Amino acid sequence: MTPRAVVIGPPGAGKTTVGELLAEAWQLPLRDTDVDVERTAGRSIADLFTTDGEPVFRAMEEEAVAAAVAEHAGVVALGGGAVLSERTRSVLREVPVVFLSVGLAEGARRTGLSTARPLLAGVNPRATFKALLDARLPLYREVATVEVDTDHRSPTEVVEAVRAALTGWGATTGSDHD
Ligand SMILES: Nc1ncnc2c1ncn2[C@@H]1O[C@H](COP(=O)(O)OP(=O)(O)OP(=O)(O)O)[C@@H](O)[C@H]1O
Ligand SMILES: O=C(O)C1=C[C@@H](O)[C@@H](O)[C@H](O)C1
Ligand SMILES: [Mg+2]
Repeated sequence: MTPRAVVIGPPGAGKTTVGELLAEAWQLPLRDTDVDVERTAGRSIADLFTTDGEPVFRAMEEEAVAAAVAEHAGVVALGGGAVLSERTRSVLREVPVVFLSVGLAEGARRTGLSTARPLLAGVNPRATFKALLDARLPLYREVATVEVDTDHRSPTEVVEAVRAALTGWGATTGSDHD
């Protein structure tokens, strides 16, 4: 059992939102590894960061991604920083990976209203977001099968663009049946 698609990208790219819509369109279940980690820990991610620190969260995330990619036949949405793990990037080489990109202004806008993202909770979330994009862009691209820009698209339009992009990819691999 391998996922039909694994969705990656920075915070606010819409991994959860688009992952849900994509799963609905394909009539498949969605698995979100942020939710898996919270369930395993019995605590929120924000709590994990504060109490145990980021390395503990990253180790749990690595396990959650490996399990989801091995077990889940639907859509898998990853946490924004999952690609920081080399093991995770290696696991992702075996499956169709959708990189949802978002620019600095729109990403900051979409994440700005939430306090649930511990990495962006500091004094200058916009600068943090820029540093995060700069550091991670090569990693997202390293594992992406397709890249879809979400900046000027509604979630529904993003889903359409993802399906179109994966159909082109599936034509040579046979993995997209629609
Ligand atoms: N294409 C879009 N256009 C406008 N708003 C969007 C779009 N995609 C997502 N959003 C909004 O941006 C916010 C963040 O979306 P979402 O939680 O799906 O992002 P995420 O990539 O899963 O983030 P995280 O890495 O923190 O889990 C939500 O309020 C969502 O409604
Ligand atoms: O970008 C990140 O590093 C994170 C994104 C979220 O999805 C969560 O996985 C967590 O808040 C860390
Ligand atoms: Mg999410």
